[in-house]
Amino acid sequence: MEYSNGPVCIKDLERIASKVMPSGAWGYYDSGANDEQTKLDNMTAFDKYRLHPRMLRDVSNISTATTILGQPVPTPLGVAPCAMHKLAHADGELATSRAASQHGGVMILSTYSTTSLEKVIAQGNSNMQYWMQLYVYKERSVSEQIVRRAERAGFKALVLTVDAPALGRRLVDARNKFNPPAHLHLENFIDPEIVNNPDGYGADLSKSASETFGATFGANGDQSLSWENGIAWLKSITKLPIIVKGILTAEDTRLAIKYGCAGVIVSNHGGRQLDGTLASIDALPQVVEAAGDKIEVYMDGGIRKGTDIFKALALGARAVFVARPVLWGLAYNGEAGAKHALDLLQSELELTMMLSGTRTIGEIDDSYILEPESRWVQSSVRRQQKKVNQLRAKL
Ligand SMILES: Cc1cc2nc3c(=O)[nH]c(=O)nc-3n(C[C@H](O)[C@H](O)[C@H](O)COP(=O)(O)O)c2cc1C
Ligand SMILES: CC(C)CC(=O)C(=O)O
Repeated sequence: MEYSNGPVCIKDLERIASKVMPSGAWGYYDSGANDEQTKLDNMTAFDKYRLHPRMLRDVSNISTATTILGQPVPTPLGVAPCAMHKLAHADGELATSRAASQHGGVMILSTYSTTSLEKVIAQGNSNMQYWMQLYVYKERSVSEQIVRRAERAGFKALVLTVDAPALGRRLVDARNKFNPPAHLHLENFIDPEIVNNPDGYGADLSKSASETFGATFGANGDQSLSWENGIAWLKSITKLPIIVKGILTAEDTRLAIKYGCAGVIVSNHGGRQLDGTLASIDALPQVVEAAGDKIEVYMDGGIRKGTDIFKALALGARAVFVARPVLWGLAYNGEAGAKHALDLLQSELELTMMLSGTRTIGEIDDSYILEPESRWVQSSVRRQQKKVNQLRAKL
């Protein structure tokens, strides 16, 4: 467990990023949809859950090693898919991938990366698993080409994002009239096999046909997507495990099992899509319960501290993913900054484990956490007891 020099917590990185990034790009990274209720809830909801630590255990050896999709990884902390890392730093996803490889775990690459998937995975090593995030387009052949390239390049799973049939209404971006700078390219669409209008997908953002980036995204996505025509189709064209990202209910978890998915990511897209949903951490327990031991459950949204990771694991997540903290690290100092963000969270997780008397990820369960209800019950039982004692004393 080591803390390197530099900003001492993720909030510090956020402050720095907000100062060094151009306002349009900062707004795009930071914004949630509409009133940003869900974006804020994602973070504050963690506070309701209190830790229930155990003492006097031998915590001289802490290990965060675990398995994900049956493969060993050194940590349950991974990088969530985010579009356009080059908005934060010229080295973009290459820097993130190098930072993540030094750290180990899972990196999910966005289809909307500003570096091609082949170049990103080439930075990896045996401590890393790369998963490819997908959207399904009306022109299915475009999605299929990305799947084929991800398979060839060695990606271990496909992550289908299902909470974005259209882009959420982000008021900050609307006010800023945000469009990515024209010198950036969505490199996954620079593909000779995507013959039909790659620039319509943002291969060259300076030639993007639509007025705004959001409109380009909305125009291409298949809004008729369903479990039947989406998941079943994807399964018919690939043998890679399919993970559905953006699940918030037990009902959809059961459907993910029914349609043969390998896992679900409990996520509300960082509060950027439907405003007013449950915070991810609050939606997690019902998904974990519905999943049983049939599929793996991961979560993202609002993780800013090691205690947040611990709480998500205690509530049953197999792994967690962070988006904005890594982007802030990138904006602060490229590869070293992204690594710094991951190092901070990893060190804080190890410290939380030590201070709560857990030595392995397998030991972290819901006995280490008090959910809001049980805290209420406990304090109200204590209050009642006090009243009874006072009455007794008067008798
Ligand atoms: C700038 C930005 C871009 C994102 N791009 C994508 C994307 O391309 N695909 C996707 O599935 N999710 C995307 N997300 C959502 C994240 O994967 C993730 O669900 C969410 O941001 C996690 O919350 P956090 O930012 O609080 O860690 C993006 C999020 C941000 C902040
Ligand atoms: C290109 C966008 C669809 C990326 C995204 O998911 C987001 O901005 O939240």
